[in-house]
Amino acid sequence: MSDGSLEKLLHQESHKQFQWPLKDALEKRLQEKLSAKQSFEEKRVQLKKCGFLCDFVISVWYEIHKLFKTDPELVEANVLRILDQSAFLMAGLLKYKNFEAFENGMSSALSMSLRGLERETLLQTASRIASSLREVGVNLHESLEHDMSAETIWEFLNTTAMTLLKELDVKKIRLGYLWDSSRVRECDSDSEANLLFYGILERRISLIRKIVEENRRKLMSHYANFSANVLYISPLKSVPEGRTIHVTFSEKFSKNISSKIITKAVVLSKIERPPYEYFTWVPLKTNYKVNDTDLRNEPISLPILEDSVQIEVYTKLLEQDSPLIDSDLFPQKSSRLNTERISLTDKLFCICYELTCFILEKTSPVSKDREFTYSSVCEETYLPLKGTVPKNLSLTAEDPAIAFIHSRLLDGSNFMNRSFQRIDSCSESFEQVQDLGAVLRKWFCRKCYTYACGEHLPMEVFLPQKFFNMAYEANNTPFLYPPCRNGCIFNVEVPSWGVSRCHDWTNEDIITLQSFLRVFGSSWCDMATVFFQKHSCYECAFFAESNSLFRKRVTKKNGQRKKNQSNRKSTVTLMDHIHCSHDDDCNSENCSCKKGELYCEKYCPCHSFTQGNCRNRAICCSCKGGKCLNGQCPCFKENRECDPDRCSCFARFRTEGMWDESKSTCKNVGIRTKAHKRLFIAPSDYHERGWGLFTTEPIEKYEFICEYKGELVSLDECERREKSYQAITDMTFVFKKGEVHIDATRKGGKARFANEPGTKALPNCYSCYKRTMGDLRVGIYADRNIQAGEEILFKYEC
Ligand SMILES: C[S@@+](CC[C@H](N)C(=O)[O-])C[C@H]1O[C@@H](n2cnc3c(N)ncnc32)[C@H](O)[C@@H]1O
Repeated sequence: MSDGSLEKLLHQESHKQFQWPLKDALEKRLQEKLSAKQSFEEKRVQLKKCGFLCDFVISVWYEIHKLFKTDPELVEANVLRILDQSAFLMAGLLKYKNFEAFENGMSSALSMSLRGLERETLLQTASRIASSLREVGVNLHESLEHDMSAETIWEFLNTTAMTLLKELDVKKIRLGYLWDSSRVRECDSDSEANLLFYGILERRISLIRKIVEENRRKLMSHYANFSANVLYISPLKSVPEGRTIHVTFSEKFSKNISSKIITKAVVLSKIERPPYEYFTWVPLKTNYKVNDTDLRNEPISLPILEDSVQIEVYTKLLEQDSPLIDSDLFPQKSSRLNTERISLTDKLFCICYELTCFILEKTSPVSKDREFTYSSVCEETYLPLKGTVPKNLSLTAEDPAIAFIHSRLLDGSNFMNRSFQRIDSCSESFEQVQDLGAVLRKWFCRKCYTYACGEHLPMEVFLPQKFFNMAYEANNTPFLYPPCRNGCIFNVEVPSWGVSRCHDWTNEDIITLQSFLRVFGSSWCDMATVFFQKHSCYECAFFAESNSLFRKRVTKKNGQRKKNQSNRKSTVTLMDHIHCSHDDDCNSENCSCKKGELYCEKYCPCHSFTQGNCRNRAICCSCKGGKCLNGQCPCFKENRECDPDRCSCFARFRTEGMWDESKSTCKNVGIRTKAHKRLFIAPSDYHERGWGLFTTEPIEKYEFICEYKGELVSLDECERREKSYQAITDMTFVFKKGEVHIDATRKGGKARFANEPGTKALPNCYSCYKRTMGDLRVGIYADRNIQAGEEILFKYEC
């Protein structure tokens, strides 16, 4: 790098104005590059990628910039590591269909990349960056579905329209909301509702195709005489509102129109986009727990994304009980973007440009002799050359930043593996391992067995004293993980503990093991993986037991756990099951589960102490046929979802450690297995000028449709929020039933769009809460057979 390190450059450049046009230019340039592509499909995909890549690059740099603002020295010291992190994100993005892995890996990658800082700083920084980047990730995920350029959308619309017109006469297909927010509805007097909706997403096309397949015979006879090869619908682009139009077939690009009026349509008046200030919402994978708002100390959580609204404003709201002036609470989005988003500096732009081209073109890394100058980028992208920019600014493959990013990108998918290698090599510094352990421990969820699940609060890892029983128990009570290899602790039928098969344990190994005990609890196989098989799971378990490594931990942590529990009492309690913590048989004195009239779940430590015979153990079922859809199933009766690990209804087939879900017939595991139906959002038939939730596939009676996800709040918080929402809108997205309070206003799933039937119809669904993995969750279930295209309606209160 010609003028100093990247850190220095970032530091110097970070306060410059953000140049938003750079993004446009980048996007434009990339689109031009792609215009030569032959296949439409290929082009479309590339364009889509192009759009979100640009956004993404900017988002990542924006996050870095935010850090600059708050902790300049921190970032300066770690900027390369954050770049590393960004590259990892990029890699995850490229295979974005595996978004879950991308998100989970992010936290882990973060903790790796920030290693070496003070422990406290590390924890704080990792959590702060992870949460903001997760937000970016979630938004990104959204944009993958929706953010397409106008041309792309337009071209896509045309294709869809052609498909539709070829195969018209399919009744009442809803294809989701349109980007121009208008509804086009056929008003032919003969047929009540022929379609004229254009889908913009692939999945909608596939829906059409599916329905068309089902109606093929009818369609064939209808259009048997129609011979045009390429069809195109006219007019499409701008139709005056409220006017009846003729929809015609004609041959594309042919001025000699031999069109045929096939139907009349009316363009309904525009449906306004919901004002984003009130309705911006982040899609959630799982429920999100929030603590009660502390009115004295913290900014209030109002129904607005990303805004921290000062307490005075909130107090004003409560006192005046009057509608708020938007600008008081909700700064305009555009101004926020323009003024706060800073930081694609010239040099960084070059990097991003190079990086993005690299990804899109899938070229080999930049050749060494290629020089990449700011002016050459400007020429290519029609950017103005600014006087302040050094004209000879150049980046080559030797540039550490470029090389670094490329090396990460080239092998992004193996990043996690390499992270493990790093852990291994980390044994030179015990403190680092311990720091790492602390971070991992914080992020690792014992309920979900994933990193930073976002669903559960960090759980104190409780290490069972009699863990050896687990090896025996493995034959009866399956574990989440399959045996890791031959000789795995869970494969040993009668453990011969007296025989040591341990390799030598160095001091480093012991400290690492201690660290891992806190992270992984008794997941010995995981430890073995992270140890890179230097020590097997058997050896880890044996060594930990014979040296009483975990007992100390249990004693040490008891006090802390009590403290945590009492903290959490103030907020969501019943919904969020906390494992008990005692080392003898459960009774109402010692067992928090029993006291709360809850069952002990399988992750409660008492199961290990009592060899799986805890008297307060959660019920399981062995229903024949695996239906579990009525009161004869004990799980169903108790509003519990069946447990694939314990209920025998679920037909737990294992093939090389994977669940074979095709053989599982149980229908009482919808929430846990995320077996939701394919749904989409479109203008509602019941809520005038509002949105509704529709199904793309037929649903059978009692089947699980989707989970009502949102922020889990306490009753107090729920009431407080409702009050603030009422001041803004008459709509409510809060689900209240018994102990369950879910606020889907700012964060939620598609279920937040489900309407009530009102007086026009009967509900076709019902809501029901289920205890799933200990926690209370709310599912929407079909009350009758539902056809594809129907709106999902359920009574909010019953
Ligand atoms: C959870 S939201 C449903 C989504 C909402 N339709 C939208 O456009 O975002 C619930 C709100 O929708 C409105 N709503 C739901 N069902 C309705 C109906 N049958 N008639 C009128 N408004 C309805 C009410 O304002 C209610 O508070």
